Amino acid sequence: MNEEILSHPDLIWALRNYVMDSGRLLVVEVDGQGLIGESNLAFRSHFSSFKRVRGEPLSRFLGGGRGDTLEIESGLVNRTPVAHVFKSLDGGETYLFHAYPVAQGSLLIGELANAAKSDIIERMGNLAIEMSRLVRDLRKTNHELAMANDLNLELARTDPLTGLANRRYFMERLQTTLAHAQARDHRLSLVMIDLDHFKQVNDRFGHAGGDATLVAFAGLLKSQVRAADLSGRFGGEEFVLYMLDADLRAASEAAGRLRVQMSQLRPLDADFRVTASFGVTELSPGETAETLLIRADDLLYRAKAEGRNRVIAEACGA
Ligand SMILES: Nc1nc2c(ncn2[C@@H]2O[C@H](COP(=O)(O)OP(=O)(O)OP(=O)(O)O)[C@@H](O)[C@H]2O)c(=O)[nH]1
Repeated sequence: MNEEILSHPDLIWALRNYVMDSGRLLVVEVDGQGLIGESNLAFRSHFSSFKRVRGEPLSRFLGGGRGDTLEIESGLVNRTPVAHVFKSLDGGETYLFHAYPVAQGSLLIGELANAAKSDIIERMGNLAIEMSRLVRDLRKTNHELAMANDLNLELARTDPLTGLANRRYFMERLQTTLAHAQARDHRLSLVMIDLDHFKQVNDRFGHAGGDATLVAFAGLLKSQVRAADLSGRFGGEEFVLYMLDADLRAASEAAGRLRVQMSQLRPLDADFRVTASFGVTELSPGETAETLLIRADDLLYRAKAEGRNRVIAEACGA
């Protein structure tokens, strides 16, 4: 019998229900004082000469095999079944009982001690198999559920087209990382990016061509970010990247690399290049995510206004 399985109170409860309807097994629950609570029909019929069963001391019905008083061993606190041989005091047969701990007392399951075939052992064997199957199924279901939850979480955080963080998740992570950086005096830089003349991409290559370009740029972004950084799609053809432990210069260099890589990429046609504009800024002490984003956005706007396909980097108050 698998003790790990049977030690669980719910499973002892299952065992109780499983054996209660047996015609051959005597099943009886006794409380800490040895008084009977529930009993099965087989037990009550066996002692049908007794007026009452419930509430009576078990010792009226059974006597210990080694003496006249019935003692349920303290070994039960170890939550292991204990086998006892009890005699039926009405002059009947001797029963072998297995005892299991329940909430306030014990569950006793007995069968004829000299039975040729042990019903209790057979039933418990079947139950053990059934229970390990249930536990296995339960573990499998739990695992599948955990995987489905992970997937849901992932979907809720991700932009479906590019697989980058979506705006909501990016903002959530930016707030946390920014607080972390402020508290520990770490540098943090932000890069806002917008693909240039994207409308023309759609006009020339259709929406699918536009999508393929967004995916291609997202691929470049992913290849650039370190574990502490996060890139996201803010919406449309607008992207964003924060870099922890990167000052303005490092972030501006990273943006420069991205710009060059993008301008060299030909995601749709060998003759058609797509470029991007970048606004880069660095977090200044005490500032919020909102002002940081606004500043990066203004710098991006300037990069567009000054001809696109360029990086404009500036610190606060520069
Ligand atoms: N294919 C595709 N197009 C998108 C998506 N989201 C937004 N767009 C298109 O992106 C284009 C953005 O155009 P605009 O905001 O005018 O800017 P632009 O043409 O990139 O020009 P500048 O930003 O000024 O360089 C619009 O045509 C949108 O329809 C998308 O998920 N897929």
